[in-house]
Amino acid sequence: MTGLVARGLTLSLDGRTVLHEACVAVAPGEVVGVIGPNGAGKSTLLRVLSGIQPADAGEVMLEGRALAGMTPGDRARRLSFLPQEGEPPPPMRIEDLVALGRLPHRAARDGARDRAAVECALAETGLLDLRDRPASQLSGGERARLRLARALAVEAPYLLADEPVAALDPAHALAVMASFARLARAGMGVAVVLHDLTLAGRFCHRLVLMRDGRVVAQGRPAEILTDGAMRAVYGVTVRRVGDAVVPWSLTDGRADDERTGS
Ligand SMILES: Nc1ncnc2c1ncn2[C@@H]1O[C@H](COP(=O)(O)OP(=O)(O)OP(=O)(O)O)[C@@H](O)[C@H]1O
Repeated sequence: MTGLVARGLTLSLDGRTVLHEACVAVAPGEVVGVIGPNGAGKSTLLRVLSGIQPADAGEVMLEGRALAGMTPGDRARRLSFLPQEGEPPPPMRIEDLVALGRLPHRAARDGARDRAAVECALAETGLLDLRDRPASQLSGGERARLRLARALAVEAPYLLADEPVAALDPAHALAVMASFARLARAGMGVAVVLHDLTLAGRFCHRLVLMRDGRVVAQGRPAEILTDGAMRAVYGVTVRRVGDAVVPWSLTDGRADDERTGS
């Protein structure tokens, strides 16, 4: 079977069940958005899909092979994982840090391909002009783009990105989401955790909606980003502005606009 396919993922941490029989799939050529409230289990799901965190039950298959049976190197070449948080970067040049994304390919070293992959990753994340700067001097959003660039430099056929745009300004957030859409058109499978429902609705082919460790719905954005589902899962009402879905107020009224009373 093609794609990244997970069935029945269940995991307890510290005596609490944080994933309950989660089933998800990411096909080549699609961007799958993983959404849901804080603590819903999105990061945990991505960690299990990446193979970093073993599940207590269930399986993850990558193009028909059990992820658990792959060597770490094999996995790293096929699946690039961008965790939600990273260590503060060392005082190395940005370009050199991005080049570390090529480490999984070191056995089949190809200097030209490595340089092209790094160049492409720097371009996709808007870091070309900053390539010679020490990474330790970067702002929060620039660091987030650096971490994404390193994940993209792997050129794995699947990318799992946990909140890659949370720290980005609107222009860079749009650029990163457009990159994901472009990479998917070129055949990559992308799973991306997002809190921005507008970006999720606009750039994802499918959405996986989580709550309390469960996948409560999955489907096309128009099927998932409904007022009823957003009320039930997030406790917010939404408004549609053109094609965009915008969280508007808390269902209990606490976020009514104090300037206008609406
Ligand atoms: N090591 C751990 N031990 C115990 N509980 C944990 C551990 N790691 C995560 N959890 C719990 O698992 C649940 C899911 O956490 P997770 O980080 O996957 O949520 P999330 O949906 O990514 O949230 P957020 O949107 O806040 O990033 C949370 O209730 C969290 O407190």
